[in-house]
Amino acid sequence: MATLVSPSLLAANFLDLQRDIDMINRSEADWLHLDVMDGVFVPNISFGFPIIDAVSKICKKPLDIHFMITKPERYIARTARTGAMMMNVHYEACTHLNRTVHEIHEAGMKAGVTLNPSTPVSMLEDIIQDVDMVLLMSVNPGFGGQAFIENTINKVKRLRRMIAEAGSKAVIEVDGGVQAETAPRLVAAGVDVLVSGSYIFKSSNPEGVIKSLKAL
Ligand SMILES: O=C(CO)[C@H](O)[C@H](O)COP(=O)(O)O
Repeated sequence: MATLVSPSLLAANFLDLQRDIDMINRSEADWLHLDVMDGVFVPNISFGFPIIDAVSKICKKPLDIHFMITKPERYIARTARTGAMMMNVHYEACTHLNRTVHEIHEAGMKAGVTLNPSTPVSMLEDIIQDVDMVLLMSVNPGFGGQAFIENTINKVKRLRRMIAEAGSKAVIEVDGGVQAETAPRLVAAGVDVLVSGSYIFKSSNPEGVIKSLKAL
């Protein structure tokens, strides 16, 4: 499958979100990635439903929402009301992950499961058949602009093998430090969806950067 690109809104200009979302709408981006942080699961607070609702009204790309919060199952119904396409929850934040994945599906969304850098992909062996996406964090979640953790490349290869062996349809997304040097190596290792924040939004030509990632 062609590489999909999901720009991370965390690196956008929050004083002019309209301009940045207009850019996303014009661009070749496939999805828009939104990072919700609660200051408990991760040491930072980003934004919540008021911003997601506003963005969903003007964004023409499907919303790919990444919840870095404890007990994300509390917000499944509320997330579905935003019109989101994908709800990503952390493996580390869900006590009953199987139930949560099925509740996300019942609410009409695709279900993504996210792993922190230190969580092995083997933890997903018994849920991989049921998920639409695995999001591998290639930085410790909480902040944009961090350095890529090199071990992610091996994790992608291991996950690709696990998905093939299970006959799962899950796609692999990677988030954190995705830029010109790391993106081609991630795609070569088997990544389907690239999330990128700083590299896109801090560029003088963000649409060109998205186009270059799509071409990988
Ligand atoms: O989830 C995130 C942080 O928790 C961000 O989406 C991620 O870090 C992307 O930022 P950048 O591309 O600037 O590294």
